[in-house]
Amino acid sequence: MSASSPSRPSSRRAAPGRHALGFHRFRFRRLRSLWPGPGPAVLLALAIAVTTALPLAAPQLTRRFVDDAAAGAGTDRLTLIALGYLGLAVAGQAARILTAWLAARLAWTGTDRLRERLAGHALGLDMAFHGRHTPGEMIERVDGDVAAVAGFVVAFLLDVVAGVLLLCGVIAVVTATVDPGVGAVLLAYCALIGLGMVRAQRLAVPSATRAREMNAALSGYLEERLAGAEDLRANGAGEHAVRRFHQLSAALWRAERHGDAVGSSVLAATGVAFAAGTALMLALSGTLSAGTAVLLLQYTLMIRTPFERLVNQLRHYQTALAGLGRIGDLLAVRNTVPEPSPAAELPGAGPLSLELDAVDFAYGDDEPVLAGVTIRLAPGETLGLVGRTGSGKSTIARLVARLYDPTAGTVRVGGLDLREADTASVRRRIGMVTQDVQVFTATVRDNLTLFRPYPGDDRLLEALAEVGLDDWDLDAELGTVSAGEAQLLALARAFLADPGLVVLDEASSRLDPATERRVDLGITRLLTGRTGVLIAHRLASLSRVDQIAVVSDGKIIEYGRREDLLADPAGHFARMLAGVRR
Ligand SMILES: Nc1ncnc2c1ncn2[C@@H]1O[C@H](COP(=O)(O)OP(=O)(O)OP(=O)(O)O)[C@@H](O)[C@H]1O
Repeated sequence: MSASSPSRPSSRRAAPGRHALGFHRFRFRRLRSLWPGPGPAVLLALAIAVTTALPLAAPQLTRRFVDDAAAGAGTDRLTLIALGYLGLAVAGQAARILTAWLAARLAWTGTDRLRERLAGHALGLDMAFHGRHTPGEMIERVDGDVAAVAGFVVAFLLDVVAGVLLLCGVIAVVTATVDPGVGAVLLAYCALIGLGMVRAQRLAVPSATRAREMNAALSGYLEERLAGAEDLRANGAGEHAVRRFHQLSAALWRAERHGDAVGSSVLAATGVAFAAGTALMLALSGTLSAGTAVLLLQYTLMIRTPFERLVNQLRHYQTALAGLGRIGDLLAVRNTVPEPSPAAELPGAGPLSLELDAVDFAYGDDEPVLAGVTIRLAPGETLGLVGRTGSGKSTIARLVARLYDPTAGTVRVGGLDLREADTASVRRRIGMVTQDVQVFTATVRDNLTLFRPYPGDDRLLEALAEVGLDDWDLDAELGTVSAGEAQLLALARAFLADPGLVVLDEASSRLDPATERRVDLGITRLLTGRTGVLIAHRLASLSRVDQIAVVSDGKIIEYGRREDLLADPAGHFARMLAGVRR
């Protein structure tokens, strides 16, 4: 049995943004959605080859022009050469524009696929993961990093691939049409500059990674503080939140400044290296014809552009490489509640039995929060969970809904260990109503169906009627709702899903008496004919439950049928009631 095998969240190790990532940590296998397919790839390769080859021919025409002019050739011939040069330049630009368009198109369609996959993957990850990562951080990961990757793919194709091809072309042409010795010097010179650039790249990686991490941290911080703006302001913590924001912004600025300093130093060094290279070429061309000297000068200037572009883009490449690393890491995060194989379906209809058998649980590597929890509910029975705040009631509820797996022990629903149950059937058959109801800026219909298509309105209207919201119009936009209305909406969602087991965290906020009655009625109706676990914040709510478990410090300290617990005046529950009534 898996009851004794603790399932630690493996995502702890692979959590994105925790460490600097280098090229070597790429998980190319996971990035295969970027591959456009063989057809478009061949087309792009052709376009890049043409874009590279056209400018290579231009210096040959210049040499011919200079040497022919020196030998006294006629104006017609020289005009023809000049027109050829012009034609080449126009064709070269056109090819470059076409290649850029093609590369951008392929890069964006590829990264859109990656974005979709990443969003789907992140949405499918469990609560253990989402508890540790803020929504802002996830947005930065799914959108910011992927956009950086798209930019990188375009730049990589146009600057790196085309640049390297151009360099090879220049060296080959010089070797073949000028002098093999000069070609060899050019090759050594390029290799030296290339080596320097690889070293510079290593220098720039950590600072770019750090800047990107600081960016993600700042986004996460902002998102969370803005979401909690009301609480922060009401409690006078706004000033502190702004100070922390300043600290994070300052750290980001420092990281960016460091990256800029590295980038500009590399750029300056490259400038000096190229000036030396040009001088060297001019020195070598002393014994050659004037046309060949011009040709060599043009080729030397030509190789400067791809190198400079590479250096200029270095920081962007680093940003994208760091982003790619983090995307790979995110895709590598596995659910701590894995899909079983083979998976069994929970019973398709009717109320479901519930058993918790010696269940222990800890959040990640934290201290255990549940120990030896054992509960048995027959189909249709209701359990009330009571206990102090932080005692572990919500954690029990999360285990019942399989938002987490126990570290030891077993949770069985309808006689089936939840670790062996098909996730879709768990979501279908086990409903959860939390206090933290998410109300979307959308129509009542979308808020009810959670944006899923639903045939016909009858069931939707029925669900609203069950909770006394008959006066709500399905197509009306839902504005601000009260805590009570939000709770009613959550109950209506549960009615629509029609689960066999419901886990209900009763609203602890004060409701007006009329709304409280509607919520009470809704809860009673929802629990009728279903098995239920109710986290009761008001003892009055417990009048409707069959069993009661008193939770304290992660353990069940009293458990039994409600009437038995009431009959024992020395028991915890009876004393709790007496304490409230006194
Ligand atoms: N996502 C989480 N990650 C880490 N620890 C958590 C998490 N959620 C709850 N805990 C811890 O687990 C313990 C039990 O919390 P739980 O929310 O289950 O208590 P509770 O009885 O439901 O409290 P309340 O009535 O206030 O909701 C607490 O010590 C809490 O700090």
